[in-house]
Amino acid sequence: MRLHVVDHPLVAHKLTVLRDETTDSPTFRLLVDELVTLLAYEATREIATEPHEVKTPVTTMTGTRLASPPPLVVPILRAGLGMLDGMSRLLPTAEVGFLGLVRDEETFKAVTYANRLPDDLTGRHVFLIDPMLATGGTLVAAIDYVLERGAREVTAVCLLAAPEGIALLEEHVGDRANLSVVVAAVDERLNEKAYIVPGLGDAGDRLYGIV
Ligand SMILES: O=P(O)(O)OC[C@H]1O[C@H](OP(=O)(O)OP(=O)(O)O)[C@H](O)[C@@H]1O
Ligand SMILES: O=c1cc[nH]c(=O)[nH]1
Ligand SMILES: [Mg+2]
Repeated sequence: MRLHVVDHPLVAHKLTVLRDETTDSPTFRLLVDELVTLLAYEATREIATEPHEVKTPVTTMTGTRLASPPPLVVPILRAGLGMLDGMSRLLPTAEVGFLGLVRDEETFKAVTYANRLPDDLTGRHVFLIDPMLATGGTLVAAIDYVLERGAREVTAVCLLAAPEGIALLEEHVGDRANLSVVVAAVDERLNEKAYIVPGLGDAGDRLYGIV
């Protein structure tokens, strides 16, 4: 597993505003959208390409285009939905699958309530997007769904991660996939409610309100 922490002043600035408890929901959504675009730039660095002949107004040349099949972007509902527009802006030809997972706040186990993925993901690069990697239970479940369908190239794009979640991913996935995790920051730890500390609170609630 490769972990990439995006070290950039714009990322650090936007993340700090995101963490601020006084940041309102419209601003929070805008910042998530901006941050995912910056992270997506790094997250797509290893994406497969192929040579492509192009005729410019002057001559022809061999350029580069994204290889097929197109990548699959999978937002993990709810909070991951806040990252979809930013990711799709950078990868407009990507297809989109959906996974609905919610963490039981007593047991911290991820429960699946929606699953809409292509049956066959062989040869597809899958980008899982979710702002928070806390215990790692949600991402582990999402990774298992895409590995079961044949995906081997998996990139998780998260805003914040806890060391506990990163360790679980490493242990659980091992060499079953070529997994990259791209994050804006790795925070200190989890608290007794498995929230990331210092974190930013509940990303889904801050994006979409408390349910
Ligand atoms: O790493 P974990 O300990 O599994 O926790 C992380 C998960 O928790 C949050 O979702 P939540 O369950 O709150 O659902 P929501 O997006 O609907 O708010 C977050 O968006 C991740 O999906
Ligand atoms: O800190 C956390 C942990 C899990 N889910 C969140 O939204 N925030
Ligand atoms: Mg939530």
